Amino acid sequence: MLDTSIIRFENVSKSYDADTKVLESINFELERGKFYTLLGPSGCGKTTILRLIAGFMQPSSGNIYFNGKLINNVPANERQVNTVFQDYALFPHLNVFENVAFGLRIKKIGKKEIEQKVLEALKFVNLSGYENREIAEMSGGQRQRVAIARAIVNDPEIILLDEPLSALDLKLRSEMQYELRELQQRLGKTFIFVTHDQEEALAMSDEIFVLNAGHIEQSGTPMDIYDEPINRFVADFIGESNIVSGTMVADFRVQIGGKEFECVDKGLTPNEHIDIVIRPEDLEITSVENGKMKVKVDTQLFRGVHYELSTYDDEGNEWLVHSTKKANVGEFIGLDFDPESIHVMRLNETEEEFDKRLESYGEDAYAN
Ligand SMILES: Nc1ncnc2c1ncn2[C@@H]1O[C@H](COP(=O)(O)OP(=O)(O)OP(=O)(O)O)[C@@H](O)[C@H]1O
Repeated sequence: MLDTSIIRFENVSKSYDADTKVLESINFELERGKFYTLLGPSGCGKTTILRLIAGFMQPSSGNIYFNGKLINNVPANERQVNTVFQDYALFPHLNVFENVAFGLRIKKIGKKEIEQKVLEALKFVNLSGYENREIAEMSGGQRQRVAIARAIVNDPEIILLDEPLSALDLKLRSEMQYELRELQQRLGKTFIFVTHDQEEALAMSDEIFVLNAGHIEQSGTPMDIYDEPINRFVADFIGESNIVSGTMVADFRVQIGGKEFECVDKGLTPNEHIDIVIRPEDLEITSVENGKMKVKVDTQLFRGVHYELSTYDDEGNEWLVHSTKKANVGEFIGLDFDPESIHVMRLNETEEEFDKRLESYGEDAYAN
């Protein structure tokens, strides 16, 4: 166990009824003071993990440790954890001050101390002066901050956030992303954030856990996961990707369709079937003669920073391209890419095997 470990899941499984396992043998260790994100499609078990950490329910099997101590049977109110819910769960009949003070009043803390703590928490979320406002008079973003103030006023070690930004419009949402991240850094607390929005996860997290149907597909820094997805599911879920089937011909050689390309991967079985991902921004538009691949432009959209082209090769594979260069719909163009831009994904590789394989390549392989 790490000295800095705050939460550890050991083979944690959870079933709500006899037939279905919602979580299947989850193992992870979270470090104190970091921003973690649980990312995955609806129903993959993100909220269930939060509920287990909060103590709203117990695992069906396995163990949960907090600061090294087993907490399976510790009730929610005795855990150093507070939750910010998706709908904020604020009390509409209480003003801002009383919403934030609520938990402290239950704990029977003295009046003076409550006032000091509430004002401090509101200052932290930039809501000083709003104490007497009714919740109905607060905007979506302000309600969000009241909910956060209510969570931090108890000085918990961990703050759980269950899709807290999903009710906000796009602009406010990205403002709140910055705010939340900045707040987490100022507080220095462990945040565990749930979302199904990959951009949000990439922008905010120290570490992301990508979940699928009750298990962890991959964990790592946003860059690790974006640059080196372990499999099709992760590659597809995190960002737009070109994912195709291919063959590992030999070390540093892959075959896609009938063509061979240089790559940086090695140590696989010759002729092993693999999946390959190339990110759209790693494909460069060039002339047909200079390209490694010849494709026909099917559609082109201007996306502000870049053009998004949908193109097809002779085999019928679609290649999405993000480029500041423009092409013409219907024309043949060449696509160029570096060997490092080809990411080889073995079928059914475990995360441990995958990490070992990448480590064996050394730093230089991905120094682009
Ligand atoms: N109290 C419950 N009783 C029975 N099944 C439940 C209960 N809560 C959740 N489930 C089921 O467990 C699975 C995981 O649910 P969970 O809420 O953890 O997923 P999620 O990833 O948070 O989804 P979402 O993004 O939609 O909130 C789902 O199939 C859900 O229907």
